[in-house]
Amino acid sequence: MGIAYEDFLDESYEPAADDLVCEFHIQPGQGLTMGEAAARVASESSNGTWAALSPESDVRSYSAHAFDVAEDGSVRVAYPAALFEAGSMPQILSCIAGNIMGMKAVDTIRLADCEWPEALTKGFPGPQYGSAVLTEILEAEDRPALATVPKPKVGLSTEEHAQIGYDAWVGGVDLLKDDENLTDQNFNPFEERVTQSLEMRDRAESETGEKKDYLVNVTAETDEMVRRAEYVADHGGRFVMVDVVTAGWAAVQTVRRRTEDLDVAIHAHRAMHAAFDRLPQHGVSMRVLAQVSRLCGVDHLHTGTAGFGKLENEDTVGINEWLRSDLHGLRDVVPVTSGGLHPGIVDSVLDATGDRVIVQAGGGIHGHPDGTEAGARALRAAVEAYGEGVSLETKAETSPALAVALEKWGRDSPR
Ligand SMILES: O=C(O)[C@H](O)COP(=O)(O)O
Ligand SMILES: [Mg+2]
Repeated sequence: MGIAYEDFLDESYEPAADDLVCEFHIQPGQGLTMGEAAARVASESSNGTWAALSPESDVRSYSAHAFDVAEDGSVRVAYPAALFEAGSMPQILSCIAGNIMGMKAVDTIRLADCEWPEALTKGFPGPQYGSAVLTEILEAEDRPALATVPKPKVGLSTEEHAQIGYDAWVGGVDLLKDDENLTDQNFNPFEERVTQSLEMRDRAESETGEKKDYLVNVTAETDEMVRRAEYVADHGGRFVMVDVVTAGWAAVQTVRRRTEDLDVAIHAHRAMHAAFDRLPQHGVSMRVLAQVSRLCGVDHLHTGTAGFGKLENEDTVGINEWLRSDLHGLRDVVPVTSGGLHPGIVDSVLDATGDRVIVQAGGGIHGHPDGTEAGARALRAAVEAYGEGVSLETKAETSPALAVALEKWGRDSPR
């Protein structure tokens, strides 16, 4: 039974319940119609190629179907369940975001969204805690949790890093976070940083009476990453942080499996996501990267600042809604809003994102004229003002630290 690329276009196709349906936006290559380009996408991403084939057996049950082709460039492609290896994110992505990203039949192609069927979803663990971290590990029932990353992001000694953590915790922040490029460098070795920072955490917890914790960047080669996660758990840490895009999804899956036994949650930093999603017409959307992150089982994920911070963001609000929506019984993911936040824009961000998020600020705390502790107090006051329904200006009348922050940074987004 022959298969040629034309066979992969089927406008009348009705997806089966266990198909993985992907929405692509494509710009056809020169000389191709939308239908021809869409057919080539479905072909190359399932079991066709550039040449017509005549296999001896009938392999069409493994073929994808392109349908809903629109002249504006959108097309949906349905992939049969049999095409996939259950629980292997690399294998799935090699199909739906593999060769097609570079094929000449499309000038540009964007994997915009996926509808994950129950059968495929069940192959993945999803988050171990999800939003339960806010109450089970932290005490942030009725306000956003607050996190901070010491700045400068690299170059601080272990002692300086731990001291900054302590100052931020006692100032009102819940979570200290390593930066995405701080792992195990000579100026601040991993194991010493973990022990010293967790000692400071314990001190800050007993002095404030609040639960505090530390998002430890364990990003490394996979075996080493697992070893570091074990080290964190052995020393009383309750979170690890993974740079999920640079580490890779297979590694994230391995860490997720191990952290199940260790009872630690995973904070996902998305460094390098913009290589996939910044150009709106090409690549893999942040929405899909967020879906992949949830399936692989992270508990927190950076999803941007809804346009108010220093980074370009794609649909933070819609992505956050997806992370909280039902996905065949998997736990939700807590969105982290981060990148250029300071107290003067916290109310605008929370208006957009709602308050079931983690608010994370680096420069917006450590750049405070009176130092880290005052910066943390200012951010905490800003978030509390939001919960109380009072303006930042009114709150600043009783919070000198917030008044200084507003004076310094005003109400505008940084660049
Ligand atoms: O990793 C992060 O989230 C960033 O380092 C945030 O830093 P900033 O608040 O200084 O932009
Ligand atoms: Mg950072």
